[in-house]
Amino acid sequence: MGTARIAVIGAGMMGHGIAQVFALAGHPVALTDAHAPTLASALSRVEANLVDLDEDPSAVKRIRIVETLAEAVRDADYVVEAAPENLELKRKLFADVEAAARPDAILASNTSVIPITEIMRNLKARERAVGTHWWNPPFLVPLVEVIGTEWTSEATIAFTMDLHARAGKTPVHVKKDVPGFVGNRLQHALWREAVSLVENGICDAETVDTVIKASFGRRLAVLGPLENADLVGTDLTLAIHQTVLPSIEGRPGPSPYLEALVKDGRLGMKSGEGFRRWTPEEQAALKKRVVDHLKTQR
Ligand SMILES: NC(=O)c1ccc[n+]([C@@H]2O[C@H](COP(=O)([O-])OP(=O)(O)OC[C@H]3O[C@@H](n4cnc5c(N)ncnc54)[C@H](O)[C@@H]3O)[C@@H](O)[C@H]2O)c1
Repeated sequence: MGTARIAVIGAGMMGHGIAQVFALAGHPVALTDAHAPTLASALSRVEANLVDLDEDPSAVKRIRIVETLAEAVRDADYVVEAAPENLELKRKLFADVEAAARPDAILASNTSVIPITEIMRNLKARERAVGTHWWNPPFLVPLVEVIGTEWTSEATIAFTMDLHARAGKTPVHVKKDVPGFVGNRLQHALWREAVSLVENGICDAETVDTVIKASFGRRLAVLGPLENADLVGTDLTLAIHQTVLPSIEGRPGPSPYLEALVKDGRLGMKSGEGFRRWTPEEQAALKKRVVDHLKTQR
């Protein structure tokens, strides 16, 4: 495969970064957004990222800003949608994409957790529809989950895996289309227990985060849980599970503690307080710490 004509729908947090990754890999990219100011600022945001990362800033020239969805997707080989996480909106967008795109173009959604089957069910040609779940920031976190539905063709999966591998990403194939795919299921299994520990007075929120960051969080980037289970032995893992799992949070819905935070307007950094209080300086320091860390991991 040489270069592919890429169309990216949505130029927000994820979309501009996805466009950047494909442009840097040498592909011509058409980028569109329904919100004019977001579209107008997209190229300068990409350029600033490239400069910050010491990448070639001229890659931004491969991104073409396009005002309408129909024009963006018309000659595309590959279309990826990064619009807000709303099922009805995504269904409508893909109906519009299918009406305007070539019949052989591959169509991908970057939804965080919505099953691809639900988004793509009304398409006429469902064999070319796929999920591609990137992580924020898209140019610093390597993983892209490539999710097939019961209709997705092997050729669609193969093309999408290859496209992302060649762009320097780490694509993985998720074989069944379940809510949250793999990454967010694992992540939110941990978050459920984190909330529960605070809810039940076992420790405070800061302690939860300290425990993770100062212990297994240190190893996680180089040692996955199943590698770790093999490392310590499946027999020890079984013994631990027999003692610990019965007391771990197993509630099927969100925690009432979390629901109360939201109801009280304690929405996290955007309201100054969530599980903890955050000054503007503390918020900026945390965001910088994350980006600096991800840069060292590149
Ligand atoms: N932010 C994350 O960490 C993250 C990570 C992985 C996946 N995602 C998923 O990626 C998608 C986009 O998330 P985001 O964080 O970039 O959101 P965002 O709000 O930053 O960007 C979405 C963009 O879509 C635009 N948009 C809205 N309606 C549109 C339409 N009809 N046509 C074209 N553009 C339209 C908006 O103007 C906005 O600029 C969501 O499905 C989200 O769940 C987000």
